[in-house]
Amino acid sequence: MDIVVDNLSHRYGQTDVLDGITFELKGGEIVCIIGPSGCGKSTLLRFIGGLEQPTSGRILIAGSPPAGSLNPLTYIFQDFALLPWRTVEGNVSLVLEDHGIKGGKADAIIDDVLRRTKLSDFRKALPRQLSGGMKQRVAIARALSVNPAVMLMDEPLSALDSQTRELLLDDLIELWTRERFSACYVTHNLAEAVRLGHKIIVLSRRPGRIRQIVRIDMPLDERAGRIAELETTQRHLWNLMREEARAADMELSDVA
Ligand SMILES: Nc1ncnc2c1ncn2[C@@H]1O[C@H](COP(=O)(O)OP(=O)(O)OP(=O)(O)O)[C@@H](O)[C@H]1O
Repeated sequence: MDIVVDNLSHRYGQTDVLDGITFELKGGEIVCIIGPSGCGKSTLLRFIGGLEQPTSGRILIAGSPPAGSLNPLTYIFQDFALLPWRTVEGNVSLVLEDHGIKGGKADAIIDDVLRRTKLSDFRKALPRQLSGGMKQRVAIARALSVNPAVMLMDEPLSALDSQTRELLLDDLIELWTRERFSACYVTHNLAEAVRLGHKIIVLSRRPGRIRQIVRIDMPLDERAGRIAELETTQRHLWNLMREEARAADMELSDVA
C-alpha cells in the first residue's frame, strides 16, 4: 500500500502550521520526517493517520493493506502508551480484543509478535518490571499484531538512553530486513534518520514546507558498518536545518 501526501496545508486558528507538503510513501519504505521544533511533524503524522483533517490538500491511499490487516495505519508513540496493570501479552491482546480476536487465534498472533520482538520470555511481565527499551518493544509488538500497512512512529526512541536507542535501532533494522514494513518515522535525531530512512523529508521551520527530500540508497542492514559514509549525509541534513533549528529554539525561548 502506498500513501501520497498531496499538497497538504494546515492552519490552527491564525497559525499556519504546514504549507504545500507533497511526498510519497511507497510500500516497504521507511520515510523519516525531520525538521525544527514546532514545524508540524507530529501534526503531519496525525493527518496521515486520519486522526485530523488538514485545512487543504489530500492524503491518498493506493493499493490494499496486507491480507488480514486489522488496522492499516498504526501508531507507535514516544511514551509507549502501555496499560500498567496488564502484562506484556495482555497489552498486546488488548488491541486484538478490540477486533474481536480471542482464544487460540489471539495466542498465535501474540506468540508470533513476541518472538519477532524478542519478548517471548517476558510474556507475563508487567510494564513496571521492564526497562524503557523493553517497553518500547512491547509497543512495537502491539503495533505488529494488527499487521499494519504503515507504522506511524512519533519519536519512538527519544525517551530512551543512547545505548538502548542504538539496540532498538538495530532491532528495527533487523525486523525490517526480515519482513519489510512501511513506516513514517518522525525524529529529531539525524543519526537515526540516516540509519533508518530510505527517504528523509526535511521540513523548514513553521509553517513546515519541504526543504528537501534526501534519498539514501544504501541497504539498511549495511548502514551500521558504513557510518562514515552516512556522516556526509547527516552533515548535509544538519546544514539544511541548522539556522532554522536555532531560530525555532530562540522562538521557544521567547515564549517561555
Ligand atoms: N491541536 C492543536 N491546536 C493548536 N495548535 C496546535 C495543535 N497541535 C499542534 N499545534 C501547533 O502546531 C505547531 C506544530 O506542532 P507539532 O507538534 O506538529 O510540531 P513538531 O514539529 O512535531 O514539534 P516538536 O518537534 O517540538 O515535537 C506548533 O506550533 C503547535 O503548537
